[in-house]
Amino acid sequence: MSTDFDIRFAIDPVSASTMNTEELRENFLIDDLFSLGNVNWTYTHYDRMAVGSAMPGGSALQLEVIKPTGTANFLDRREMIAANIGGAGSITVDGVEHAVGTKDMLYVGMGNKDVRFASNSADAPAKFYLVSAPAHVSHPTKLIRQGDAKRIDLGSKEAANERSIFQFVNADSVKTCQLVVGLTSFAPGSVWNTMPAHVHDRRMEAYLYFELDPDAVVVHLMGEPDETRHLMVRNEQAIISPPWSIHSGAGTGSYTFIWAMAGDNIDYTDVEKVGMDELL
Ligand SMILES: O=C[C@H](O)[C@@H](O)CC(=O)C(=O)O
Ligand SMILES: [Zn+2]
Repeated sequence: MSTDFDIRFAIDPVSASTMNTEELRENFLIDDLFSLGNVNWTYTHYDRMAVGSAMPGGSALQLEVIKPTGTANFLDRREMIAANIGGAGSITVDGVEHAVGTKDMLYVGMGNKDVRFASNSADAPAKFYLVSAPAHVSHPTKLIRQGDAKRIDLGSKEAANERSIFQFVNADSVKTCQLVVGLTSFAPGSVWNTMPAHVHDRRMEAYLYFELDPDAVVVHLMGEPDETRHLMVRNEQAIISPPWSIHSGAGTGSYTFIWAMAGDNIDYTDVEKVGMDELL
């Protein structure tokens, strides 16, 4: 196995507004997230959130430390959520095995040293999407299923944004230091996420888009509300949304996405709404 990482610096809105397509993609898109037999990380300077993947085949993959954390073990000063978007698998945390089925998430608290990712079958590998943020307290490791999530139904068929937000991290499900994570799925025919849009300067956010057809794209919108740009995002690619940016998208077909935030508070409702007349 190998563990790879790259680093994304924090880009300010003025710099972002001068970028061409390639520069925007280099800074804000993760287009090579999952690879069989590897753990891949994108370590960002936005709230030190790291976004990554573990895709085990026939043998288990270990969570190895990466240089940017500056610690002996990856989770010495961090917490992590692993969301499985592939076949059934398991994650063993300091000797305790947790079955992690499709669309289950496992919260792993600070201080755990030995974390191993496995697929139940090499023919249908698990795909663990990883998000990790600095932590200051060790909360218990916990499995969270979609049925445990707090469900909020939003939008309308007419506006093509009828969708259900599943807050996997909520007051009843799991305690975290910084991470707030969930999944959003759509009613058939609805394609717009997070429109009307919002910003939350105190929390950065990452979106993983998945369950897209191979020829479908999500036209993801980013930027300050009055200076928007787009990223063409394909299946199983992620975007990094700086704290100053809107994060919204429309699919040319159906899709699902996982959103994850880290920052100064864990209050999902604490956002600044962007009026439709403010978007330029
Ligand atoms: O801050 C919260 C996040 O942007 C998402 O939860 C929004 C979302 O899933 C949606 O509206 O479709
Ligand atoms: Zn948001």
